Amino acid sequence: MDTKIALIATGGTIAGQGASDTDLTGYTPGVLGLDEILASVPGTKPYGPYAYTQFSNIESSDITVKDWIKLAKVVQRLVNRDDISGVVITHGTDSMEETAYFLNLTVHTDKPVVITGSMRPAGAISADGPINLLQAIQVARTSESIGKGVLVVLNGYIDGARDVSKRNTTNVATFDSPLVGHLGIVQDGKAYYYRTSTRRHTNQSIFDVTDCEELPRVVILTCYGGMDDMVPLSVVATNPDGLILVGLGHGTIPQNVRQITQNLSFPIVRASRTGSGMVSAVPQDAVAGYLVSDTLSPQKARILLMLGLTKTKHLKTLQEYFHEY
Ligand SMILES: NC(=O)C[C@H](N)C(=O)O
Repeated sequence: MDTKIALIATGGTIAGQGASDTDLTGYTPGVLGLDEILASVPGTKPYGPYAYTQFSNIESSDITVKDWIKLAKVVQRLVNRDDISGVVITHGTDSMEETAYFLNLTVHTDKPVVITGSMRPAGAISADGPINLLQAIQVARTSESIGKGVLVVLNGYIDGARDVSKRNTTNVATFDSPLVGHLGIVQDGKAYYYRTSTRRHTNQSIFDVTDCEELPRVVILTCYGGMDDMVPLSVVATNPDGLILVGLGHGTIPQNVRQITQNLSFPIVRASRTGSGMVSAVPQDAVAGYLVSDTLSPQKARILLMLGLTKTKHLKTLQEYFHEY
């Protein structure tokens, strides 16, 4: 049977439009439909025909937990089909790393699932959307991409969903995986891999949102020098299901914040605002009842805790998830 790639459009700058071709920041994201984006990249034609889904057309900072659940279900339905060999999702870059990690943990498949976007709107001078879309399709069509987990493809690089993060506000070379490096490159229409993710994903993940409409409410609180009591008191008063407490350096929590947040009725995971490196357990964590984020960024630790809480409230098991995923 001839198989095809399923294309899913969600919005972002790749579907954005500015008033002129030099407008690189003041444009409107999420304007063009998937058909219009594809029409501007004739090079994608030989890799077709495709299955098309216009999932949404939003700026990715507006994505919600409900959207993630719905998107995971759409992707799962597509990869379950025998005539679909892989999925390519167009997405805004601002929250791309979160969507990628969410799908990495909730879609069960070995088929390539590739997310791409752009830093410059369609029609802008040197727009990067067309080449990124073409290369994402080429990665999804490469057999070596099977079983690699959800992949992010931009600017000629392939990154794994767990470790990738957006590192620059406007530059086209914004995505990188500071701890592990890029997994590979796209060249001459093919994906070349030099690394793989060592953490559980897709087919090895125990997380499943098939029967979920919502997820436990996990919030993020970032600490800073000179933080007063008001912010942590306000956050704790909202009684979340879990908290990612973002500390300084190795996830260090200021004394006053520690006093307000220790041994509460919901799990608290210490993470770091540094952007790279591991937060490992220290003796005071046992006293305060804190878990640690391993090397996950605060925003990805939030996703893992939301999903972890659908399985258990047992702190030891939740901690194990942070060392496994
Ligand atoms: N480059 C982009 O896609 C940024 C845009 N604000 C978005 O994330 O939707």
